[in-house]
Amino acid sequence: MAQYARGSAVAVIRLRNPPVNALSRAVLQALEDGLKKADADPSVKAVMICGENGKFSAGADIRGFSAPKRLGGALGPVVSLIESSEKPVVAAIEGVALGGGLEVALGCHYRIAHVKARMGLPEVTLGLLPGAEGTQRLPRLIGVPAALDMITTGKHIPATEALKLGLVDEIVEENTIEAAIRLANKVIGQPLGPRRLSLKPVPKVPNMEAFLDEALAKVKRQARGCLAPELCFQAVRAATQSPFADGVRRERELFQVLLSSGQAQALQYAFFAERAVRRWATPGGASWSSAAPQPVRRAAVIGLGTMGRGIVTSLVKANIPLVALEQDLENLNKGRKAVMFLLEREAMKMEGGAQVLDFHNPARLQFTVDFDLLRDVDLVIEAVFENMALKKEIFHKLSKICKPGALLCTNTSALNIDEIASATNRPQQVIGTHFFSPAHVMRLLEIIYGRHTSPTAIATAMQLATALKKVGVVVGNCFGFVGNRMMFPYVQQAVFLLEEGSRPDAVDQALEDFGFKIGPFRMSDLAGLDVGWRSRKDQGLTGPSLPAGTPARQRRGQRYSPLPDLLCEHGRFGQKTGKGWYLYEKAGGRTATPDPWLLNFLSQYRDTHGIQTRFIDQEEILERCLFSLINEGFAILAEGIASGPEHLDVIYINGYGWPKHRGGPMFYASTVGLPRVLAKLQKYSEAHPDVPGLQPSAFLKKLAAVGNPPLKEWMSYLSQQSSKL
Ligand SMILES: CCCCCCC/C=C/C(=O)SCCNC(=O)CCNC(=O)[C@H](O)C(C)(C)COP(=O)(O)OP(=O)(O)OC[C@H]1O[C@@H](n2cnc3c(N)ncnc32)[C@H](O)[C@@H]1OP(=O)(O)O
Repeated sequence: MAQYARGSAVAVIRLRNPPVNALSRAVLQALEDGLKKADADPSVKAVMICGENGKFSAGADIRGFSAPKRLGGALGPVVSLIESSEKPVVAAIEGVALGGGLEVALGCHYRIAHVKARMGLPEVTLGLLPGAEGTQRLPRLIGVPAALDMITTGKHIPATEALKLGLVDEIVEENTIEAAIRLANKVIGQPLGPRRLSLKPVPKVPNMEAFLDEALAKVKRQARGCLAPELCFQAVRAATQSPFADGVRRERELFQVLLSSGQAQALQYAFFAERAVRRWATPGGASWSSAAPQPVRRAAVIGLGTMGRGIVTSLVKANIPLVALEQDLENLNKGRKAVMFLLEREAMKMEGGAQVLDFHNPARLQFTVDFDLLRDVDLVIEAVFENMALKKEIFHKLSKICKPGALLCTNTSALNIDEIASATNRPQQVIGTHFFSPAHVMRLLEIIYGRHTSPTAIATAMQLATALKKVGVVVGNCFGFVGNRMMFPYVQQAVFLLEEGSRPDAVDQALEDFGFKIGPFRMSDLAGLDVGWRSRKDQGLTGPSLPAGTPARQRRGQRYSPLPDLLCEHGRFGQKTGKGWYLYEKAGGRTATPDPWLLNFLSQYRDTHGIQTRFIDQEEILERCLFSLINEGFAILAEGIASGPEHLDVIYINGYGWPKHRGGPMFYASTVGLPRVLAKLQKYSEAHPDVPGLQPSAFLKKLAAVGNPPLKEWMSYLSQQSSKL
């Protein structure tokens, strides 16, 4: 709703739709009614629009885009109505003015913002464009380069920047509403023509066409298959080429194209999925609604390797005082130097820089080799390398040293949380926190509860994720947890495809064309092939513990490819050694080129094992890699390791480079249709009966059999009928 009130000469229209004053049909109707009332009342000389509870508006109600009677069409006309008012209209922007909210403000004749307010047109991140005339008004107000940047990236800008750009007329530190009313009183009677953005020309840029061509090339490069950025660009370009009314028509056409694209649905699903995973629950009945986190006033990180350095940086950025511990002085000094380098770099990106981060202050960041300094910390994150014996030794020590309430977190990508917890006297306070590299950049934090982990521990880890500005996703304990467990069959298929005749660059290209930031072989070279090799040796799959006589391409009765092991035996660990699945310009180089040595090696390998080389098309590459990953996802859901498909999708989007405009693997499966996914898996598993990852999971079969229900209903089939699976 919007509340209309009349003060002296200024009528106040307050947008009201908690929590963020989203512009629903009802709000828009009330806004329109308020404007008409003000217009008809001769004692009203000006209007002020603001939002309830210190927030202007977060824009159109996103849920309305999928409603049968779609919201949206009504917004543009309301913005026009505001602009055409014969009485000055002032927007008082507090909190956020985003999307349609900012478009409403752009319809106003004056905009005044609180210094802490943020503004933006983030529609592009939802697969849309600012379809309420925003693509036509914003360039007229702040110029084409700045408008293009805001509209094609969707970034939120602070009020101070908005003032510099001319997006707002004034910023205030005190009461925005009172300041806006003062401004409204002041401008009564002044001509409104110059304040109507639709009447202004688009400011000229020298050599506009060349500028636009370059901007388009940049937008396309960054979009990687996502439609919205390019259509946003086209709408802004229309503003530079056509009168306002024609530009608005073009904007509407482009908006409709996006609205009906599957990408908008996927991105909006991703928006809500990210929020849904905050409401975590475990099969044991613990949940976000009843568990309270404990405060973390001081933390510790153990191990200053690649992961530890990123985690320390992340904690410093979150303003959490901490102790960073290494096993000896040599490693400590190496780690300290690397952390300082990361922090200096982060500080340069921030307003206030090193002073704000305060990392030279030992009270905030202390480096040590002394375990005793961990006595009074509230939370420890162990980030040593993946070795169960070492981790258990550390946790045993921690349970003796740390104060009773301290939360003990292990940064592991696959190891058993219960086994690590068994080394302590407080398994209820042990939890997995799987960070992704680089830990100060990547948004995902997989939070793994063990058999004994308490609800308080989970709530505290989730609170930590929020403090670190990460997306925490709570999952159960199994080998590889959710992310890596789904990744295993995907990578396995990629390697099998090489055995059968494909090439690393062909597989990578197919998956990068699908939208992945990086294909599996480039990723493996980046991460280092030795990491998986070590783990396979620990599992007895390769190396000296492999029993004599084990068939080269079989382990435990299943198909196995020794290709990655063979590459490691040749010293090809990826980028760090200058060669892996690709060749690099030097050790540590980043430019991957196909390596004739590898292609020759593959061909000899196929000859040795009597494998007939065949051509493998893009469709098979995608289906085998993606559907096997999705299939594992269904098994994970059936086992209760994750409480819904949204969890899997949020993990894949934020930790594994899955293209957000495809909504995550489980959402993608729902768009392909589960019967089709099932049929393909059945086909491939018949061709490769010794590959369990291709055998359709019982849950997938069940969902296909009950008629391919929508994703949000999947879990209900599990709880009702799991006994029959
Ligand atoms: C020809 C046709 C023309 C049509 C023209 C239409 C053009 C306009 C389009 C739009 O305006 S699209 C919307 C653009 N706005 C956004 O993308 C903003 C999205 N929201 C956010 O970024 C954040 O929510 C926030 C506003 C920065 C607040 O963040 P915070 O972390 O404080 O809270 P959240 O947990 O994110 O949100 C709280 C709660 O509110 C829900 N919500 C937020 N924004 C919207 C929205 N625009 N519509 C509906 N619901 C919204 C959010 O989902 C949370 O609720 P739960 O999911 O937890 O229940």
